Formats: sequence, C-alpha cells, structure tokens
Amino acid sequence: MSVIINELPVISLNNICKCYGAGDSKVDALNNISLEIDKGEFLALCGPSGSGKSTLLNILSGIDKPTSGSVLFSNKLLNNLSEEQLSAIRGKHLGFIFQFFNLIPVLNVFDNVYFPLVLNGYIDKNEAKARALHFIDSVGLAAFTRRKPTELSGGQQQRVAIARALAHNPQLVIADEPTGNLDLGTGEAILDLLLKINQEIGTTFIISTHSSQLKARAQRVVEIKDGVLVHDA
Ligand SMILES: Nc1ncnc2c1ncn2[C@@H]1O[C@H](COP(=O)(O)OP(=O)(O)OP(=O)(O)O)[C@@H](O)[C@H]1O
Repeated sequence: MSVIINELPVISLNNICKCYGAGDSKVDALNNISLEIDKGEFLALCGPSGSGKSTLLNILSGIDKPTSGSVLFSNKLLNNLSEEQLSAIRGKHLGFIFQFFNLIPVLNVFDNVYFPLVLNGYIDKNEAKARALHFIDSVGLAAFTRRKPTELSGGQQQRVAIARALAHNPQLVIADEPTGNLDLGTGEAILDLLLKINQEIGTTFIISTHSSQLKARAQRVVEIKDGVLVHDA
C-alpha cells in the first residue's frame, strides 16, 4: 500500500499587497499576489525592472512586511513576528545569494563560509568546520580556501556565496540576480551549479532574474509586471 504524504508548501503568499509612500508619491509595488512554493522547486521570478521582484523577495524572507495579505513559512505566519523572531528564522532556515556576492573582503574563502555558521550559534565549531569544507569542495573551490575574495574571479566569488548560502542546510535559498554581474559563460556555469544542487540535495530555490538562460532552464517561471502576477507555469 502506498502512503501519500502531502507536504506543506515552504512558502505561501496570500493576497499580498505592498504600497510605498502616501498621497501623490504612493507606489503600489505589489498588487494581490498569491503564490505557493513547494519543497524542491527551482523557481525563476521574472519581470521588467521596477515590476516588484525585490519587493516580493523581501516580503517572502520577512525582511519587509506586506501592507496587507499573509505570508506563511512552513505554515508559520510571519506577519506578526518580531524582528528578532524573523531574524532567527532567516538565520536558521533561509540562504541568500546576491548579485554582487556580498562576501566579507577581509576574510578568506573558508572564513566567509565558516563564520556565519558559528555566529548563528546553531552548530558547534567542529561541525561548522566540516560543513564549510564540504560545501567549499562541492562548489569546486577546495584549492582556494585561503584566498581572499579579491583574489578570485566573479564566478569563483559567487561559488563562495553559494557555499555560504547552503552550509547551514536551509529550507529555502533566495537568490537575487545571481548571474547578473557575470559574463554569459560564467553565468551559465553558476546556473549549472544551482540546478545540480537543486537536483542532488533537493534545495528549494527562488531566483529573481533578467536572464533568458535561467528562465529557459527553470522548472517554474513566475512573472510579475507592475506588481501583478501575470504568468505562473
Ligand atoms: N523603499 C521604497 N520606497 C518607495 N518606492 C519603492 C521602494 N522600493 C521599491 N519601490 C518601488 O516599488 C516598485 C518595485 O520595485 P522593486 O525594486 O521591487 O522592482 P524590481 O522588479 O526588483 O526591479 P529591478 O529589476 O530593477 O531590481 C518600483 O516602482 C520602485 O520604484
């Protein structure tokens, strides 16, 4: 007999609206967005500049609050949590990858991955060391652990950022234009790596992008235009 287990979505957004400002300067950045993202999805979030992608990423990671509508992370309502509670959820369950890598320039590759793990306080130093080395190796940088970010190419820096985002085994990785600052070939290699991680570890990815390569290879493409969800397939 087979047992069907309905897993809860990692994230549910329900009727999300976000307005900035007031009066004449009011901007409706998001308008009634509802979206469920399941475990293991590799989702590309697309749309023209100013369409609301960053606003949506900030809301689903609890960095910003919606004007109305609810955000559930693993069925936990984020709306009324304190900054401290939201920060704890981010530290434990979310990983972030940025367009400009956001590595700490004075730290070498190993420490860029290792320090966030120990600072989070969820795992001990030996385990953090083992995990940092494992993920640095899995992004192909085992020979570069002692290099500083300035001694690496853009693609290598993004690989360090990917190792850092994965090392605490997050439920969800949010990537904001991860290939936006890389040439086409390097961007393709980073995309290959993200897809490999998604397939092998099952990490859930939400990736905001203008890249047609990334859009073509994503399992699901969500498109927003002027704050309205216009495509989801
Ligand atoms: N803090 C803010 N205050 C006022 N308006 C804002 C603020 N942040 C974003 N906006 C406006 O909200 C809308 C959506 O912006 P957002 O940054 O989410 O777009 P985006 O799709 O991420 O754009 P890009 O691809 O250029 O990064 C835009 O009209 C923007 O000007």
